[in-house]
Amino acid sequence: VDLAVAWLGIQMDNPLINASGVMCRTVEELEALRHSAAGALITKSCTLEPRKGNPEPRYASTALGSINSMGLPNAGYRYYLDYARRYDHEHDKPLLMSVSGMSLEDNLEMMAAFDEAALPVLVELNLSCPNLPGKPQIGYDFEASARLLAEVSKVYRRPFGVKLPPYFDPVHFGEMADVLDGCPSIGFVTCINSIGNGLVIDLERESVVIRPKDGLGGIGGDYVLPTALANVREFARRLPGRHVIGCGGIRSGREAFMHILAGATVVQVGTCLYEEGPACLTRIRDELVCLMQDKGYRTLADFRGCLRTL
Ligand SMILES: O=C(O)c1[nH]c(=O)[nH]c(=O)c1Cl
Repeated sequence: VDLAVAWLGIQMDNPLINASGVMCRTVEELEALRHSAAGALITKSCTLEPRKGNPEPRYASTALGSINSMGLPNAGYRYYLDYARRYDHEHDKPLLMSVSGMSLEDNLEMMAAFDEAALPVLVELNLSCPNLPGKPQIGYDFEASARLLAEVSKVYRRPFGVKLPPYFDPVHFGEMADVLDGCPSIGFVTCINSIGNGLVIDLERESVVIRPKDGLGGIGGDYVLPTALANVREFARRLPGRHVIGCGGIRSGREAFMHILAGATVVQVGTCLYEEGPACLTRIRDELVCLMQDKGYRTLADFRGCLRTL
């Protein structure tokens, strides 16, 4: 069975990547991923300056997934750019870089620096980054998204991708697809980021489980799989020339298979990787191989995007 994938000028021998934010904030974590079964690795979303992030507890796991309001803790873009400069791009697995500026200016300054560095990395611009106070996150503000992508395309002259929040309405799938369609630099979209502002309650303590935002946080894990699959299928349909990276609810070969069946080129693993550690990437890869063999598929292309409707 062939799990190999070639896209946007990179080769992967396994379609599994960590989700940005999980196990990728420090060089030590990135090196552990580089030595794992991951076919590629992506850095924690970076900002112009280092950030400590929100007060803890800011992550909690539940029986069905996770909730987090990390608050963009990261070492600042120069740290990740430095890691990328020292990285052996020619011989090692592909390196992706996530960027999540706190303002349009910060995003443009970072993207210009990445352009200047001219490294063979793929940039994933995180549209779940904060917007102006009183405005929704960028990904839910279609004009702001269009403006940001137009400005970024001027300073970053190579293909890049965007990390999208989940959408829940066909009109919104269409509006965001139109924004992305109007930006030729977009080579891939990653669907989805966590489902924003959920609330997990600890019944014994009659309390929330994370400190920031009075307990509100992004939801990941089993909870989000149907929403993630819908976003993958809807954007893959609407953006035929671009790649979709599937993210959300992958904890075994089964959900990885579903994401690819829905149209994903490759997939990212978040909550499961946070909870189980990098060995889950070996397990999920092997489970995916077995599932493909059982179904008689030799390559990912044999079934990618072939989800049947009734
Ligand atoms: O709180 C975070 O750092 C965070 N948490 C998420 O679940 N998604 C994101 O894009 C980010 Cl930037």
